[in-house]
Amino acid sequence: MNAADPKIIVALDYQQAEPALAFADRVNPALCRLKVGKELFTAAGPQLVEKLVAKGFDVFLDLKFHDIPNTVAQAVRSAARLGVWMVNVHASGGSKMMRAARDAIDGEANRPLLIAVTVLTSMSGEDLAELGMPEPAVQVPLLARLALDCDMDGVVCSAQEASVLKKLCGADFKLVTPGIRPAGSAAGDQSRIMTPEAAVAAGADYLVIGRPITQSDDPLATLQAIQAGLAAL
Ligand SMILES: O=C(O)c1cc(=O)[nH]c(=O)n1[C@@H]1O[C@H](COP(=O)(O)O)[C@@H](O)[C@H]1O
Repeated sequence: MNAADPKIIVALDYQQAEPALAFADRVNPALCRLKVGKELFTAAGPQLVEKLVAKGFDVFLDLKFHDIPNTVAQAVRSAARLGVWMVNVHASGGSKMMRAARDAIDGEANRPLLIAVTVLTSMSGEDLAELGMPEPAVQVPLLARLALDCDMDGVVCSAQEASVLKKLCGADFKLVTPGIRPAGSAAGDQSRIMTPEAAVAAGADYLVIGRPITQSDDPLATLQAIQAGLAAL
């Protein structure tokens, strides 16, 4: 982990390596962390992750593993060996799956933060009802508690749930919050959203921000403006 400990994780949701590397060349590891998710990883693969790690960035490999325990365990071990700083699995994969993932990386030289996704920030209460599940205010704490019991290092949740989860799971349990929207920016497909300032005030440890930065006319200026807003808190 880098000493500056930046809170913002920029989601590099690009279709190829070039724009991701171009973005990385304009920022530095003290300014932000970087997330490689399914879109970029499927296009550019582990080599791109290794390049970002080699440039000194803390990389969140966001592949949201959700499979049988053995498969997820092997996948998170491979992620650890890529040198990433954070990796995630779906809490709804269950306790056996989360524990297998935990055991798989505990003996590794690089031990990334192991984070469980609770309920995707794109999902509303209505979306959960369609699946026969309770509203986010019930389902997110339930999955966060299960993740804590399985020795996860934290969860992905919306910032709307952050204050409740900090009380429920303790100060050391990391809350990683996507669905961050600076005032006035488009929600897009996100449902449970919050501004960067409100998210930090609610107890979010890390803010995952994609399109508001990567699709702005000047991504670096937008990132710096968000940082300045947080510094003023
Ligand atoms: O695990 C994630 O990072 C994640 C979980 C979640 O519940 N919601 C969510 O949006 N994400 C990711 O966070 C990023 C959000 O991007 P923007 O909506 O463009 O800011 C995307 O890369 C998503 O894949």
